[in-house]
Amino acid sequence: MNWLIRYLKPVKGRMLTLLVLLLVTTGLQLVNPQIVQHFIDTASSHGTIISLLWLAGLYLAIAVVNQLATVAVSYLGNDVAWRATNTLREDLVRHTLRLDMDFHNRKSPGEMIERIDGDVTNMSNFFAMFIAEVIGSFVLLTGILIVMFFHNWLIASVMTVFTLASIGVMTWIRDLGVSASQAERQASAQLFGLIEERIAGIEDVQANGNVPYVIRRFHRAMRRVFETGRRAWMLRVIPWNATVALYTLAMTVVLLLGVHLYLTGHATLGTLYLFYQYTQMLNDPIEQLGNQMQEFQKAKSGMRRSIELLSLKSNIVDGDEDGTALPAGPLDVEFRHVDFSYNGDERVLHDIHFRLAPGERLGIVGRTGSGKSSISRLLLRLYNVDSGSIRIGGVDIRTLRLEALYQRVGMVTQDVQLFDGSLRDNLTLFNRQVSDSDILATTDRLGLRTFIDAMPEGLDTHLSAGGASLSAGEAQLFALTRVFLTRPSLVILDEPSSRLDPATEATLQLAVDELLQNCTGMVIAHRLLTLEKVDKIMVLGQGRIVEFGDRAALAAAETSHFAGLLRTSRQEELA
Ligand SMILES: Nc1ncnc2c1ncn2[C@@H]1O[C@H](COP(=O)(O)OP(=O)(O)OP(=O)(O)O)[C@@H](O)[C@H]1O
Repeated sequence: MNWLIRYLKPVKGRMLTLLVLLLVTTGLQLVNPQIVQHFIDTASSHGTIISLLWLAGLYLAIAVVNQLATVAVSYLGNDVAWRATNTLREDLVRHTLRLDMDFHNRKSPGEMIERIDGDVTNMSNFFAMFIAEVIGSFVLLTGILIVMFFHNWLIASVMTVFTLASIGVMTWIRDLGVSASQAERQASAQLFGLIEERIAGIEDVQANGNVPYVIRRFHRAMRRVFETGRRAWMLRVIPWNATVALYTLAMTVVLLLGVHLYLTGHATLGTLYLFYQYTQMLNDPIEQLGNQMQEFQKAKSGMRRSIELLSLKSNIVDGDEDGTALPAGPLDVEFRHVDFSYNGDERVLHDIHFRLAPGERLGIVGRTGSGKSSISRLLLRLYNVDSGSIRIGGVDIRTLRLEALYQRVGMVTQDVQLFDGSLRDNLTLFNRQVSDSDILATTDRLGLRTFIDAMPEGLDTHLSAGGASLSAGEAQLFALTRVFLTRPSLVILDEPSSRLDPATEATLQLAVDELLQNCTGMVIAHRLLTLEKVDKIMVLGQGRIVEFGDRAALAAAETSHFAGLLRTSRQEELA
C-alpha cells in the first residue's frame, strides 16, 4: 500500500477527478432504471404522451451525459496509469543502471527489458483503475441495495446475501493466481532474454547455420510461456467464474419472487422491471470487482518482482569524497596488494602491487586471460577488490564518489558501444554542454578530423545502435575522441588498436600520444609495437605480476620476460 501511495501521490489530483467522475456515472446508472419504471407505469396506466416524452428525453439526456463521463473516466484512467508507471519505470531504469556488474553479468538485457517494461505494464491497469473502480463498484452496489430496500426488503435481502457471498469468495481466493502470474512473468522475461541474445548475435547465428537450433530453443521458451500463462489465467479467472455461478442463482430467485409479487398484485409492471434491471446491474460491479481481482493478481506479481529488483543493493557502495579530494592534473595510480575474483569464484588477480607516478605511461602485456582487462575494470570500480586497495591521486577509490571517479578516469575498450543517435551525441555521450567547435578542435588535435569530414552529414550523421553503420576501426577512433572530450586525468586503453589496419593504427597511435600528453596512461596491448612510447611495462601471467619496470631497462635486459616477448614479436613480424 505504501508503495502504491508513493507512485499515486503525484497524480492525486487526477485520481480525485477520476473518482468524482466515477461517482457521477454510478449515480446516473442508478437513476435511469427509475425513469424506465415510471415510463412503464405511466404507459400502462394510460398517462399523457407529454409526460412519456419528458421521461424519454430525460432518459436520453442522462444516457448521453453518462457516456461522456465514461469517456472522461477512461481517458483519465489511462493518463494516471501512464504517469504513475512511467515514474516507476524511471526508478527501475535508474536503479538497474546503478547495479553492479555481478548482477548484470547474470541477467540478459532482454530479461531486464521485461522486468522494467513488461512487469510495469502489468501494473498499469491496476494503477489506473483499481482504486477508482473498486470504490465505484462498492458505491454502485451499496446504491442498488439501498434503492432496492426502499422497494422490497425481501428481494433486497436476497441481493445483499448474493453480493456479500460474491465479495467473500473473491476475497478468499484473491491471491490464488499471484505465484502463477509471477512464474508467467519469469517465463516471459526468459523468452525476451533469448530473443535479445540471439538477435544480438545474429551474425554468428547465421554464419554457423544455427537458425534451426535457435528456433528449437525459441519453441521451448514459448511453450513455457504458454504453459505458465495458461495456469496463471485459469487461477485468475476462478474468482470470476465463482461469481457467475452465484449470480445465476441470485437472478433466478429474484425473478421468481418478482413474478410472484406481480401476480399477487404487490408490484406493478414497472417495479417488476426495476427488480430485474437492478439485479442485472448488480452483476456489473461484481464482474468489475472480479476483473479488478484478476488485475490485482497480475499487478501483485509484477509488483513483487519490481520491489525485489528495487530492493537489490549494488555491491559497489558510493563513496563520500567529491572530486575536489583529487589533485588537479595527471593522477598517480597505486595498487596495494590487490586480490580479486569475479562473483567470489576462482581468483583471477593475485597480490597486484605497483605504483605509477602522475603522467607516467604503463604498458600491460600478458597472455589471453592473464587478467589485464580485470585490472582496468577494478580501476573504474566496475567490481570491488577482494582484498588490498587501489588509490588514485592518493585517495582510496572506495571513498570517492563514483561520479567524481568517472569524471577523472577515462577508458577505451576493445568493444566500443555506440548508441542510436547522431555522431555528435555519440562523441559527447548526449552531453549538450560540449560545443561543436570543441568537438572539431579535439578531433583536429587527434588528427581524426578527416574521419568526421568523411561522414555524409558530419557531426549530424545518424549512427545506429551497436555501430552497424561504422567500421570497427572508425568506432574505435570515435571512442578515443569521446574519452578525450572529457579531459581525463587518467586514461586506460584496453587494446584500442586491436581492430585497425596499419595505416589507421598509425593515426590512432598519434591520437593516443596526444591524448596521453596531459594525463597518466595505462595501455593494454597484445601488439608490442603499440607500447613503444610507454615509460613502464608490466608483464602479467596467470593473474600475477611477473615483471614490472622501466620499459627501456626491461627491453635491454637479455633475460627479462619483456625482452623475450619483444624477440618473439619481431620474429613474428619478420615471418
Ligand atoms: N565477467 C567475468 N566473470 C567471470 N570471469 C571472468 C569475467 N571476465 C573475465 N573473467 C575471467 O578472468 C580471467 C582474466 O580475464 P581478463 O579479461 O582480465 O583477461 P585479459 O588478460 O584481459 O584477456 P584478453 O587478453 O583476452 O583480453 C579469465 O580467466 C576470464 O575467464
